[in-house]
Amino acid sequence: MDFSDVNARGLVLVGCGRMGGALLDGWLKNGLTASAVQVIEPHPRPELAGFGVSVNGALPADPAVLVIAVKPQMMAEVLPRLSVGPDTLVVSVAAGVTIASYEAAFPAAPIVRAMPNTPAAIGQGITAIIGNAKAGAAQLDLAEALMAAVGRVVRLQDEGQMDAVTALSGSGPAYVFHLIEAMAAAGVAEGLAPDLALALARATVAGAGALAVSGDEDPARLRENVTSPGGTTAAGLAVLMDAGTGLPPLMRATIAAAAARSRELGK
Ligand SMILES: NC(=O)C1=CN([C@@H]2O[C@H](COP(=O)(O)OP(=O)(O)OC[C@H]3O[C@@H](n4cnc5c(N)ncnc54)[C@H](OP(=O)(O)O)[C@@H]3O)[C@@H](O)[C@H]2O)C=CC1
Ligand SMILES: O=C(O)[C@@H]1CCC=N1
Repeated sequence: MDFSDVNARGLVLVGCGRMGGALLDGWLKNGLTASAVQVIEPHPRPELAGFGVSVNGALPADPAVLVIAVKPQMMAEVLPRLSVGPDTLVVSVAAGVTIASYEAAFPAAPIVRAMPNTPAAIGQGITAIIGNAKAGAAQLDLAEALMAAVGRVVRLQDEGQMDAVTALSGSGPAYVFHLIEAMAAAGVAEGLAPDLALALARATVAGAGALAVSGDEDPARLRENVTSPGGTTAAGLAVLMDAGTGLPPLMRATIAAAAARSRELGK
């Protein structure tokens, strides 16, 4: 991606925690010039100095992009303190907070809501984006390019889908990490040493994830490839796939709860 306009006019990043930091790292590895970046962050982590960006300094009058990566609960306090230029694209990664909230703060601005996830920290994230009416093709392309620096990007047509996206792929890495924890704990319960159980669980999830994205094979087919008739996997899956007590109803409830929370955060 050609970031020359952003490098010339500047990018302001508000909030440089886990997600803001991952984004910044990805941008700097993909052509954004450190001197073009101004970070606003009350407690900058020491490693931020190593990035070579400006922290809590004077803001450019008309930055190309203002990226908001603070907690949704901070938004009411943070938004009134921010300003944009006549040609600034606003991008927010906050869960729940609606485009209408940003439009109230920046009435003339093109605005893009984005929902990344933490594999962005290693360039393996997936981000969904959607813009307001003022975000035209050029602004959506710029937002997509910024998020593509940390992984794949999909575009939504309906902001209402953002709650489900947040619940699935935004929060999703946590579910997978918990799966690793649960598999390891079960291995320990079956007699494995904790280190060995964790190594086996970690590598199994990583390998299965890599296989799942290595081709077009349906995940159901990949599952069947593991499942010998009358074998061990079939015995395990009978528990895991139980329609009443297994993973499907549990995952349904998990994602419904996360989506409901996303909707709440938007109020
Ligand atoms: N973590 C995730 O998996 C994902 C998070 N998001 C969204 O990203 C956003 C950030 O989340 P995350 O990175 O996890 O949270 P973090 O708490 O790690 O980062 C938020 C950062 O914002 C800083 N901050 C607080 N107040 C201000 C302020 N007034 N001005 C500027 N910066 C401020 C915080 O500083 P301090 O800690 O000192 O208060 C912190 O460094 C959230 O809106 C979240 O919904 C989206 C997708 C995935
Ligand atoms: O837990 C949260 O609210 C944020 C949004 C998606 C992932 N983390």
